Amino acid sequence: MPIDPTIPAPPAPLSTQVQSLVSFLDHEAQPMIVLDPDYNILAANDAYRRQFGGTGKPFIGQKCYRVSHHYELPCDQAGEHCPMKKAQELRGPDRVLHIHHTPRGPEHVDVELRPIFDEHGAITAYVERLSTVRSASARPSDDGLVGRAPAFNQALAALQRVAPSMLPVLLLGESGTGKELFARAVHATSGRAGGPLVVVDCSGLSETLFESELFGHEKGAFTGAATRKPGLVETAQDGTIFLDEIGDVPLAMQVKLLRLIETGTYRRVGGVETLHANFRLIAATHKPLDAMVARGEFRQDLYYRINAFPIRLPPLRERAGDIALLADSFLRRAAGGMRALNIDPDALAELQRRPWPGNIRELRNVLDRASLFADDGVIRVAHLPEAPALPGPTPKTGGSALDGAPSHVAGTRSELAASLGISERTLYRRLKQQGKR
Ligand SMILES: Nc1ncnc2c1ncn2[C@@H]1O[C@H](COP(=O)(O)OP(=O)(O)OP(=O)(O)O)[C@@H](O)[C@H]1O
Repeated sequence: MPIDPTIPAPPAPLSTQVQSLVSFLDHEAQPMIVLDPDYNILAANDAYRRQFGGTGKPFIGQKCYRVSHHYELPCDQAGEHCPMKKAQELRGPDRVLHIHHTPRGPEHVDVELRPIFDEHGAITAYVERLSTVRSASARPSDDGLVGRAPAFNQALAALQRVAPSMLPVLLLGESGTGKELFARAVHATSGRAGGPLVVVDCSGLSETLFESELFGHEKGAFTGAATRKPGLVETAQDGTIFLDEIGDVPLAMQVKLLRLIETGTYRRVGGVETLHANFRLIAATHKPLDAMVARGEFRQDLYYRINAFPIRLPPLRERAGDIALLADSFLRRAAGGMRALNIDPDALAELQRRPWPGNIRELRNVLDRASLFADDGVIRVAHLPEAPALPGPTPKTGGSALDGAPSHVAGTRSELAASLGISERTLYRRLKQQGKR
């Protein structure tokens, strides 16, 4: 009978070695496949068949890059990191975060590949373990982090690596890039997910307030301290503390923070008892801490402590490829399950052109507003606020932009915050400081 080239050849019989490997892997809870050095999937365990095998298409005997990526070429030739290539070079395991096609649509998958050697030291097969990443979505989602652009994936891969450890994490990124959402995802992916996550906004706190908020105070410690109050460090016991805007911590408090991190102990204000803290630290800032250290505005020793694992969150302009995905997600959220909202291609193109100094928060606010005008459920260019006349530098949280802003900018506080590229929290605080609220 003539051979039909479109039908893949039946898989070759497995070697005894691979066969025993497969029966071993069948009892593993995590999805795993066995590959030959030529990218062919030789076998898959039960968990893989359950999670990834539901498309109805055969995968045994197929190339891994075709099944997982719908590519015609191995990942490294398609401009991606190929763990097989790397494992071959290293003669050891390699791990990478990829977006895979799955029966549920695109998903972030943490892929770990281990080479199997024969008695002569040659690689005969690879075992690939796949874990679906739950901290972010590669398709429109009703909540949490969404994204699939390379710059976002890089930050997500770092999150996946560090979350299970106890290392402090430093999130660096402009306002509205998702630092708080990332901090929540680190906590939720860590072994402390069952414990509390305590968010501390460092920017609004004076020195004395910072200390009593963080460490708590004894009864009578100062005027107004009518009762003993536990501090946030105590509230965060067995959980995570997120110090947002750590660059705003006053110098005198930085030394107390350092002592807390180094010794794991602290005292309530007005107290003598030494208390033991147990928390995981996540800090965030939009400020250049290294430059602040050079200027003597931030303690170097504290910087080294918190900077153990920095993650840079990309501004939206570096991940314009995610704008459609983010827009779909926010429109779902704006609709709140009531009616489907869509965006027309011109409006989407317009969103993709804008510079977004307020990043994802600004995009979200623009879409929330536009959704109120979209009577027929379709967002058009006319529903978007006017684009800024000149693409100026990213507005910073300095006083000058804000000084005139409340009287000149119409609209909601969230729109104003977005147009200034600062968080609503920061705006609220600054307006209050200026007596404009
Ligand atoms: N990857 C993302 N996917 C979906 N929503 C996001 C993402 N990143 C941020 N957001 C949304 O954008 C808004 C701003 O995010 P977030 O508050 O985490 O930013 P931030 O960097 O902490 O801002 P700031 O420094 O001003 O406090 C929130 O509404 C958040 O839900």
